[in-house]
This record gives sequence, C-alpha cells and structure tokens, in this order.
Amino acid sequence: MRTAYSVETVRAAERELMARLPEGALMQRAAAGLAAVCAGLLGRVYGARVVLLVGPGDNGGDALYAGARLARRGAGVTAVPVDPERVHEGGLRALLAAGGRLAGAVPGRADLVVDGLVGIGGRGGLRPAAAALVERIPAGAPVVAVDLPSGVDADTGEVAGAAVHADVTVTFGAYKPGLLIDPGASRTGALRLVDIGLSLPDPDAEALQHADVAELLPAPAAESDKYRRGVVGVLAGSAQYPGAAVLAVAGALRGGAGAVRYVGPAADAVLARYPETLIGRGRVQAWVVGPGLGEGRAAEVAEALADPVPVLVDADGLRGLDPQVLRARPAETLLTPHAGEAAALLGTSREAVEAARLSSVRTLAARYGATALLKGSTTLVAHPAGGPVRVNPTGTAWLATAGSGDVLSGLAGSLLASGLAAVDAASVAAYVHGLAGRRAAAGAPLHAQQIAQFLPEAWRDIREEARYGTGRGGHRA
Ligand SMILES: NC(=O)C1=CN([C@@H]2O[C@H](COP(=O)(O)OP(=O)(O)OC[C@H]3O[C@@H](n4cnc5c(N)ncnc54)[C@H](O)[C@@H]3O)[C@@H](O)[C@H]2O)[C@@H](O)CC1
Ligand SMILES: Nc1ncnc2c1ncn2[C@@H]1O[C@H](COP(=O)(O)OP(=O)(O)O)[C@@H](O)[C@H]1O
Ligand SMILES: [K+]
Repeated sequence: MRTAYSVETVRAAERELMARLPEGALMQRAAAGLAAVCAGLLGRVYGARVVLLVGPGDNGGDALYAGARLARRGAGVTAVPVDPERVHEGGLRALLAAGGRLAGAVPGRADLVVDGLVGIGGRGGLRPAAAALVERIPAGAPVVAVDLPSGVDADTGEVAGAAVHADVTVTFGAYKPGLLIDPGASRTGALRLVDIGLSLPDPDAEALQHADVAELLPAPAAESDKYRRGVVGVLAGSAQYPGAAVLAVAGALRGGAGAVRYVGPAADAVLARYPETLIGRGRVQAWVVGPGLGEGRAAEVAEALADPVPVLVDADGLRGLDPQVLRARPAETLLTPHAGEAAALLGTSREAVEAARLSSVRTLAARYGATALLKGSTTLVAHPAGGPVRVNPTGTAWLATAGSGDVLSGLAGSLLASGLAAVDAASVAAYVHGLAGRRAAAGAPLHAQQIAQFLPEAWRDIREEARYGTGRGGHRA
C-alpha cells in the first residue's frame, strides 16, 4: 500500500521528530536524499551544470544544501533565487563554501534543474516572480522537484495557474495526496520517497499496489459452486443503447461472480455475445444498475435499490438519485460517476469537479451516504464514513473511450457479488480495469471490448507478481 499524508499531518510529525533531533538534522537528511537522486540522474557529477531554482522557504534550503553536496563533488552549481533578499541563510552559506555561485537569471543551459521554489508551504498558483523562473527552465533539461513540483497543492493535487513539470520528484518523509492525484500527479514524473524518520498516523489517501489487490481478488474455494461465488444482476441497456448491456455483462463475467443475470430489453444482444448469461429476474447477491438505461427507467432503478443487497449505480441510474433513499438502504451502495455525472449529483460544474477531485469524491460519498468512485484521469474511491481516499495508480488516458465505464461497472458489481466491501470492490475494479486498459492499448487506441478481453490477463499478472511482493490490503466494510 502506498500511503499519503496531508500537510498538517506531515508538519505535526516533523515537529515531533525535530524536537528530538539536533537543529537542521531533518533538512540534512532531506538534502542528502535529494543530492543522491540528482547524482544518480546525472551519472557523472564532476563537471555537470546544475541549476537550482530557490524559493524563500525551507524548500529552497533543501535545494541549496543538496546543491552544496553536488558542488563538493565537482558539479558547477548555480543558484537562482526568486528574491535575493530572502534566501535560506545556512543553505546559501553551504553552497557558496562548496564553490557554488549565485546568479540573477536562469542560465541558458543545464544538465539538471532543481525546483526548490516552494514545497508544502506553497499556497495557490505560483506567484509571478517564481513562475517567471519556471518559464526560463532550459528546454530539454531534466527537472527534479524538491518535495513536490512547485505550484501543485500538496493536499489535493490542484493546480491553480503555473506549475513545474518535473521528471522526478523527490519527496520527504511521506507521499502527499497531491502527488498521487491529477492534475498534480501528472506533474510529478517518477516519484522517489526519502525516509527522514517520521512516525505517521493513519493516512489521508492510499493507493493499492499489486500485493494488496492480489489479497482482495476473490478465488473459488474447493467447495465453491456458482451460487456461493455470488450472482451479479445487471440492469442495463435499452433499445437505443443495447451495447452498454453487453459491455457491462462482459465486465461482470470476468469479475469473480459465479453467474451473471441480465435484466432489461437487450437480452438478445447479450445472449448473442454471451450465451452463458442468465436472463430475467431472480436472486442476486449484488446489482449493477444504470449503463445505457436511457430515460424513463426510474421505477426499475428504485426496485433494484429496494433489494437489500449491495447495489452499484452508474450512468443513467445516477439521475435524480435521492440521498435519503440511499442512506436508508440496509446494504452498501456504490456510485460510479464520471466528472460530469458527479457534477450533476453535487449541483456544480464538470470543471469544478475535475479541478478538485479529492474534495468532490469525499463530498459525494458523505452527502449520498454511499461509497463513491469518481472516474477520470485519477480514479478516486471514498467511503461515506470518511477515512483514507483510495487513489487508483493504474490506467491510461486511452481508457477514455465509449463503453469503457460500462465494463468497469460490470467488473465492480461482480466483485461486490463475490463478497468484497464496496470500497474494495471499487478500488480493485479500477485497478484491474486500468491495468487491462494499459495492456490493451499498449500505446495505441483501444475500444471497450478489448478492455474486457484483457481483464483475465491483468488479473493473472496481479496474482503472479504479488507472489514475490509483500503488502496488505483490505478496508473495513
Ligand atoms: N519542516 C521540516 O522539518 C522539513 C522541511 N523540509 C522542506 O521544507 C519545505 C517546507 O518549507 P516551508 O515551510 O519553509 O515552506 P516552502 O519553502 O514550501 O514555501 C514557503 C515560502 O514560499 C512562499 N510561497 C508560498 N506560496 C507561494 C506561491 N504560490 N508562489 C510563490 N511563493 C510562494 C511563501 O511566501 C514562503 O516564503 C518542505 O516542502 C521541504 O522541502 C525538509 O527540509 C524536510 C524537513
Ligand atoms: N484521462 C483519463 N485518464 C485515465 N482514465 C480515464 C481518463 N478518462 C476516462 N478514464 C477512464 O475511462 C473510463 C470511462 O468511463 P465513462 O466516462 O463512464 O465512459 P462510458 O460512459 O463511455 O463508458 C473510466 O474508467 C475512467 O476512469
Ligand atoms: K518544489
């Protein structure tokens, strides 16, 4: 499990540790880790041209001390401060003593640029003086961000205005949510964590890894039969959108349930593609409701919600949902909107949801009393009672293709039917779907059926790789 912590939590842990260590010890740990990553990237440190962009706070201090370490190994290090009157004193002294120099402008050429403009003390988009330095970063020079790419909000991943695009981000003590969640996540490049010895409480966000997912994937026991494995009901499709039913069933058949039961007007299309599907009403252990339903199907949605089993609501099923009805349900509800659907549920705009994904998914879950999976560039899953938000680390923008979400909802519903808690079903489905999408795409456009076809391969990969890894999954139901 990769865990992430808010600025407030990180600061508290730092204070606690700093009180027990000699002054400046933490910054030296950070700078040593940063310098080691920079040296690794440079290969040959001696003679390399390193440019430090130095903000007024401790983030700039880290960059200066790391620069001093590189200068002592023979690099030509130039520090460019945002404000020459406000530079970390000790860091500057160390750099100058090691042979580094101070400059008023960004040099035209560099083998490495270190972004020490702002770290967890940053607020809002970069101010003009800092943004101007970012614009001067020499084309093609690799950029290493100190703690986080300047301009990215550490807690949320929000980017208001200019922000650094890093090739590598060296973060200290703990990952911050903004490093894992878009738009921030797409600015970090490769992430490196430097352990500075913090003791941390429960995380604010977490990302499952292969080993966690492997532990959650359902597998039939020797005594299993199809009913014990769970039956998932799929209420989807319409005369206008029969394909959504086929794709949801395609996902459901590959998600661990023992049988898939289809209810709706697209039975012929479903059977033509998947003759193994059961047709018509009957007992199910979980429902998938909504893909391709079209309009005027509220009564059927309400009927499924009245069944005391877990229900996943997607797409057209999300229209006009009543929070009171969801709160009164005796079993879990899982909502799987994309940003547009989430905006309608929250009474805001799609842009507002995309700019603030973390708070949107939390609000959605709390307001509707349901687990919420917010799809898009970083898929997030929130539990209605709060706790860490799950951040999906797999996926590719090629998944943004018609019908992709239908496959996801079928898959997640199948995992619900096989007994996973809603948070686990949602985050495992997003993980496997994202991996299958990456494999199916392999750098080229894909269509939704291919995602379904690659699900078993992704599933097998997770189980295989996890044999050699460690890690724990799970979440309270
Ligand atoms: N506290 C600690 O124990 C440690 C802190 N470390 C470093 O210290 C950083 C935090 O340092 P600070 O608290 O000094 O804060 P930062 O250095 O992150 O930023 C604060 C400074 O940036 C300016 N600023 C804020 N928002 C800005 C914006 N949008 N545009 C331009 N300038 C902006 C502020 O005026 C302030 O002077 C961490 O990110 C990390 O790099 C590390 O050395 C590890 C140990
Ligand atoms: N930019 C993106 N990067 C990664 N994944 C994306 C992106 N955009 C969409 N996706 C994923 O693609 C799927 C699209 O689902 P959805 O919007 O419901 O499409 P549809 O309704 O056509 O099935 C979701 O799994 C979503 O997370
Ligand atoms: K930075």
